[in-house]
Amino acid sequence: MDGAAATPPAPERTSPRVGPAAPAGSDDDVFIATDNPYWELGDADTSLGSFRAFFRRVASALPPVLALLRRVGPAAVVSVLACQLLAGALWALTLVLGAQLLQAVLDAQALARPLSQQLAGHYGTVLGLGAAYLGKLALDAAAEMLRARLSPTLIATAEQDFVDACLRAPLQRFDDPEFVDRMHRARDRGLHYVESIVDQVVALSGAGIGLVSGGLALAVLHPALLPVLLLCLLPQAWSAIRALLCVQSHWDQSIALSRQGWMLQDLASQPEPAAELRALQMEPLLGARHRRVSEALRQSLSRLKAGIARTKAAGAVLSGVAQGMAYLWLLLLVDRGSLAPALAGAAALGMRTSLDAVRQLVHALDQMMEKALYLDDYFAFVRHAPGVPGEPGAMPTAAPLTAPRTISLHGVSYAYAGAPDRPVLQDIDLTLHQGQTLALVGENGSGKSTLAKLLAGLYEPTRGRLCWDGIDCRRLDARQRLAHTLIVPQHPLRWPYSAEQNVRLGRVGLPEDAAEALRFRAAVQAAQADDVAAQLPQGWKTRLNRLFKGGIELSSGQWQRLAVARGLYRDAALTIWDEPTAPLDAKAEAAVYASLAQLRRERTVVLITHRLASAQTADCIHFLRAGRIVESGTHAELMALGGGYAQLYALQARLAEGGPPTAA
Ligand SMILES: Nc1ncnc2c1ncn2[C@@H]1O[C@H](COP(=O)(O)OP(=O)(O)OP(=O)(O)O)[C@@H](O)[C@H]1O
Repeated sequence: MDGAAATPPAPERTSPRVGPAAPAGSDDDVFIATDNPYWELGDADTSLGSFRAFFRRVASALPPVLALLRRVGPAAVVSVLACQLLAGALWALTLVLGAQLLQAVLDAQALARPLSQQLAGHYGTVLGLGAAYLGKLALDAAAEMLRARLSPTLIATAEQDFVDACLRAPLQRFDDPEFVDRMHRARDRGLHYVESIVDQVVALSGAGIGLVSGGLALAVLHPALLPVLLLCLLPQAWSAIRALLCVQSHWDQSIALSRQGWMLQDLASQPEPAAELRALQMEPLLGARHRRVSEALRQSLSRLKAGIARTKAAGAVLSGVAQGMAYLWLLLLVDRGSLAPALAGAAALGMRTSLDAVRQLVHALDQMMEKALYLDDYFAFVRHAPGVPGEPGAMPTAAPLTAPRTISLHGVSYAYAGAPDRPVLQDIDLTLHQGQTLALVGENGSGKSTLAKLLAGLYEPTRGRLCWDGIDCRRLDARQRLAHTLIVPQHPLRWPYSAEQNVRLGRVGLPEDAAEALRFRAAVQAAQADDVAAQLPQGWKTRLNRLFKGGIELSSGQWQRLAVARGLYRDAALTIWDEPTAPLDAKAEAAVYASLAQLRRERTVVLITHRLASAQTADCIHFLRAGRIVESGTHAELMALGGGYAQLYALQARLAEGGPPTAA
């Protein structure tokens, strides 16, 4: 129990909170008054409750552990077990031969014969004893070496399985807080504990085999010694498991508070919130909240430690009593003449080593049980990781998928995974022909970006159909569809690589030839990203990640120029631009729109913008409100309609001319 009690693992389960709640109306409310905050997520049914539920969970974690071990090195695992089994058998033999030899020595003393004379008939036993003991040592060393070789392979395999599982997950799973929580638990706790699986399994089997071999030796010496051994085992096992249940129960109750602590530590230590936090003068508030959370956790942990100390003390007393009784029993057997003194000596040694094995076994079981709870998080995530989107029912693609001539949406609705009852797009019908430009405009939150992601194939409609050339996209290969698509999202990823890689990642795998170099140059010039590179210390080779020495941070507009260049470099039949110029200065914006105008002649373009003047030349403009398309047509048609689009356009025009910023 030492490990669990000394350094209890950070928990991942949810249950009632402990600790003081913030007084209603206090400044602290800002940190806790949210519906379903992330620290309250988790499986409600994972509460251990009873010994039975606890063992059931441990038992369910074992098969995947063994399956992983079989995958990474079945021969090594079998070899370790074989070494341990043989070492255990040799240890039992050592005890029995030792007892025989001791008997010979005692007999020699009793008969007053020289020891050499008495041992003359036991040379075989002496040699056997030496060989058995050396053999055991050699096998222990071999098992240890095999274990050391197995561990790194296991860690690498487990990490790869985790990354593969994450990469396989369709985008919509990342909108489901439960999924994200499970993924983080698998990474932060499960993966961490996978590292120790080999140690635990080897320790467990080693201790188990040690106990069995000690028990066998005792049984050979005198069968009545076995129940005595069992008597010594029980108090230790009881106290260890009880202490472990205390640890788990503590974490069950303090998880919400622990997560609040982590969240506050993140806010205080991450670079992103640092500026705004200081600008809003929130440091004292944050510090005070963290102090309260820490204090509540400290109190809870103190109670836990005291409880564990009491349980361990009770276990130690009971175990001491049991051991005392065991040795008394041994003396009684000798006194009654049921056990020769030499055998009693060997039995005492056997009992000692068996008790050591029990201690090791309980410790290994304890570690295993403690970790099983977190390993379960890991294995459940990796095992149930979803497949590639569009895979079920995907058409056998004998021929590669060609670029679509028509993209159509029929009664499409979409609800995010985290809020399935709240569709953010409803009954969308639209058709987009090859070479057309379609603009999506509307107020904040009206669903433009979501619709763009559906068009790009990143999300599948929750209702209705999205078709390419009349074929329901669910029947098409998702990866092939994405190969014909480019989306420059509203908040593009700032890849922590070099400036050049930030552009070239737009289309990986292109041959490094003159055509590719031309493509790169054209993209970076059109996005005015070459200006960005020119200001960097190592030009295009400059690493854009402050976490590494020599790494550089860019401004939002500079990052955006790289993102636009990446989009232009990718080039695709369907190009989707989600507010591509929002953080750009006027010069860069003009350059980007000139490039888009060029693209419009050759590609199908979807443009999302709040700057309605930029949407004027689109073949069709869809005006969205609250997840529905409420107006559609050309700029002239929508202006003639005099609806929401016309009003917004008039307002923007008035602002541009320096008019009063009143709503239209
Ligand atoms: N990952 C998400 N999970 C749950 N809801 C989301 C998610 N992303 C967006 N939403 C919700 O979907 C609705 C539409 O969001 P979307 O980003 O598509 O709007 P938008 O029109 O692009 O807004 P903006 O003009 O502000 O960029 C919003 O109500 C938003 O709260």
